[in-house]
Amino acid sequence: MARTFWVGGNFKMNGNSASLKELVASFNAAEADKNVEVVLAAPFVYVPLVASSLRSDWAVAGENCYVKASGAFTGEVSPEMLKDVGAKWVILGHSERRNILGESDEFTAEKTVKALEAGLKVSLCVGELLEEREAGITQSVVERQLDAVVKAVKEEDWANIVIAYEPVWAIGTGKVATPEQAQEVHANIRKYLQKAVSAKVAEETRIVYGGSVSPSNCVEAAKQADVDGFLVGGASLKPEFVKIVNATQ
Ligand SMILES: O=C(CO)COP(=O)(O)O
Repeated sequence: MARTFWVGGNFKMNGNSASLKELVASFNAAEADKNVEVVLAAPFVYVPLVASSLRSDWAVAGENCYVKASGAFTGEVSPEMLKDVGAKWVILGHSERRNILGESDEFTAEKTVKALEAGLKVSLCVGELLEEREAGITQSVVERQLDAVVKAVKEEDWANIVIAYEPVWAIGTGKVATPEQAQEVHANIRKYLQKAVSAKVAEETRIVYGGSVSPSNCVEAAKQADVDGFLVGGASLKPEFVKIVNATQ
């Protein structure tokens, strides 16, 4: 089964009503490859704006969510609320949540379960720190992050999860992983899925790369056998993001 190429934009904590309206208008007017699944993640407060104005063939994501549907959890947003305002996806386990907000593998796995139960699809981020890569433990770090989710979800849930491999040293640094470095980790994640879940899940799960992806480096990376798309930060805030959507054309 060919895996549908998937490209996500992660606005992070950027933009305002005016700039995001302008950005969405540029995406709506662009010629984008119809064979690519495109998902834009916006800050919570802008999800309704993006969801109500974005072209209907692209979807919207939240950048995080909590593990309860409602209740006394000041400042949190539930997967049900995201769905209510038009999100179809949520990014979970982003390295900025893990490393700045201190979110654990288990908490990320619990969020994944709750988001899937609420009917959201999940872009699950994994990736190693620079010192972990230098210590040669990239694979064990990524497997530890994935293990928590493998234990928590059912085999059929993987149809609604895209794994984003985002080496932390490549995020926002301009230091993109080489296509070979990305391919090596992606292939190892696929082997891990085969062992830990099933051959079907290993074959069908999209594994996308994130970390300083740009219009100029995406074409080579997209040619790698196990690179099924991208999760794009900074470059998703510009109209040229469409060039990354069209990387396989
Ligand atoms: O963290 C990322 C996407 O989630 C990557 O960010 P950059 O593309 O800005 O490096």
